[in-house]
Amino acid sequence: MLLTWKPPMEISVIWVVGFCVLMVAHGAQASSHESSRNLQETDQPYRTGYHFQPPKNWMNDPNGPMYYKGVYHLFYQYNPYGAVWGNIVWAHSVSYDLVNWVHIDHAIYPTQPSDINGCWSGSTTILPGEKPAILYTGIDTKNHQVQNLAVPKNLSDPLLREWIKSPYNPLMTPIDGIDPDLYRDPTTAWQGPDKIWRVIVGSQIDGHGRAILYRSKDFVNWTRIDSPLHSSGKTEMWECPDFFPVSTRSTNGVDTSSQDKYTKHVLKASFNHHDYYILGSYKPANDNFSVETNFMDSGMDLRYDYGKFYASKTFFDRAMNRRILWGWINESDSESDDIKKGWSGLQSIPRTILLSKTGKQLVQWPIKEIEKLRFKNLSFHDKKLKSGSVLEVPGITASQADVEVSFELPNLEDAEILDPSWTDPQLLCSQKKASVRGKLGPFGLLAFATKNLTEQTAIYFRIFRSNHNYIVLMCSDQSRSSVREELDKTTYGAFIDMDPRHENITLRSLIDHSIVESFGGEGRACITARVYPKLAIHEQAYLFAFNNGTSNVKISRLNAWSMKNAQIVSTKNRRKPQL
Ligand SMILES: OC[C@H]1O[C@@](CO)(OC[C@@]2(OC[C@@]3(O[C@H]4O[C@H](CO)[C@@H](O)[C@H](O)[C@H]4O)O[C@H](CO)[C@@H](O)[C@@H]3O)O[C@H](CO)[C@@H](O)[C@@H]2O)[C@@H](O)[C@@H]1O
Repeated sequence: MLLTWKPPMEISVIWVVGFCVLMVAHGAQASSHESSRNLQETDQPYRTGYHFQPPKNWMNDPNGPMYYKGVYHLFYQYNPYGAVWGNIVWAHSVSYDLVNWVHIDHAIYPTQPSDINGCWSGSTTILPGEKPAILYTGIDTKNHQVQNLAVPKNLSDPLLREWIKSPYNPLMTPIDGIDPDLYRDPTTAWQGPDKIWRVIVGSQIDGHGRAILYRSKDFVNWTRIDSPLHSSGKTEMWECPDFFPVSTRSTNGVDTSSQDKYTKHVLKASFNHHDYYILGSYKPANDNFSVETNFMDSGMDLRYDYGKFYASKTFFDRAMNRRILWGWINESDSESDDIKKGWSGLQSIPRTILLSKTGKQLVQWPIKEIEKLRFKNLSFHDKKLKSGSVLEVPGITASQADVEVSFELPNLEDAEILDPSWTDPQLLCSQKKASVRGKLGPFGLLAFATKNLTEQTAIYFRIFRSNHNYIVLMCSDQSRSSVREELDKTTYGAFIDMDPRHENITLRSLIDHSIVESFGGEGRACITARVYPKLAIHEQAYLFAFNNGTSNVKISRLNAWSMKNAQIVSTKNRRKPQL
């Protein structure tokens, strides 16, 4: 039973002792008193077990993730005083493995005229000689957005607990036509072969989303370049841009300053509540970014996630040669629900991100470290999922689970014809919800389901035929996720770039009390949903596979695991900045 389940003694002890040794060695004390898990009681059915959360209060964007001297760092936008947005500081947590975390003192909080009204999003850059530097947006005395620098006080502290702000702050200001309300979120900087640093800042100028480009020789004096790195007339304010290379020939990640004939560049911008990206080729000599497609310009609407996922940020993990993506997953309940819960906001499970084999899009997959939380496996293969059937996946904690399933389609010719007007996958999913019978599909998983299916969150596929091609639609239908009425239950959808004639259709779902992160087609389409079941909580939650199409499908294999709690603890007497 999940409520009483505790991780095996040896795992908690090894991890907490390991981290305490590190913390004590560096003059800090860990305490589980403030453990976020203490809140996971019957009145807190939506608190997660293995997603990153502070013990309480509001959290939004992930900031400045990095790896330094054997320790992963995550900073995040945080309100120390409540469960709604405001009083924003950079909270700071550290980890050995990106799964188990210790919350330590806030890294950056308002102290200077250049950030006295808030320390907003930004990024870290590792400067030569292993010296991390943070560029972040400060809200100054006039409530203008400006860009500031902070560096660690003590580089020999792997926890980097104290940060000193540059006396030269602000380093970049909203002049020459920049709107001081639309100028924020500096990226990780990158160095060209000429040793000059570049950074972009998100903005909107003349109604167009824009990445303002700056250059610097010393990371302190920054010059604005007349031409932006990129801008787009079909978008408005770009929040939290990210710009990084991906390899065209390897699954390894690439350092942000690297670039050669085997790399493409990704530009991500956050707008319209989603994280969109485009691919292109970047030449540092003239800072030219020539794009393959533009934002909102073609049928190719490339997004990191087609559900809830915003203000994301990547970093290059040198230790494991991979690029990792974090994203903020906000709530779908009301502000008054958040105040009652005492918290708001999750971070996604960190995902590795790389270019797909076709080179046309990115693919994402949960970091492999998360698999160490798996226990109690249920596995079967080659099971017919008859038309109209529902099959329980028994024996696991269905409210805190990791499921991988692969579907084989013996009767592809049964696929419905795709109407050419069906170009919007989200609209199509909301018209063809899980309860709407089709031919090949809907088939997939029912998460957070009550035994009688009154409550259910359906993650499923439908297959269509268009001329001689097959189209795979992936949906996440929250319309029956809770008998509570006052929730946002939007249905999400994405097309997956795959040919079901040549490969099975796979789905992996990470289920954690109020979140389902789903990866379709080996990570080619991701959909994250927040749900708040009233009945399907803790041991009353069940997991099913289902097929509501008229054609049979086969589960070629299914693997499901219960997931242990991650150890997420706080240091004793975490300092609360005086505002
Ligand atoms: O913390 C500041 C940093 O966060 C970013 C990106 O997330 O700016 C967020 C912003 O608004 C926060 C706010 O919500 C509004 O914006 C969200 C995301 O853009 C929307 O999803 C939401 O619907 C909007 O209401 O969050 C609170 C509750 O949702 C609400 O009170 C806030 O307005 O912060 C700015 C100040 O509010 C606003 O201009 C931004 O949109 C990043 O850009 C900042 O560095």
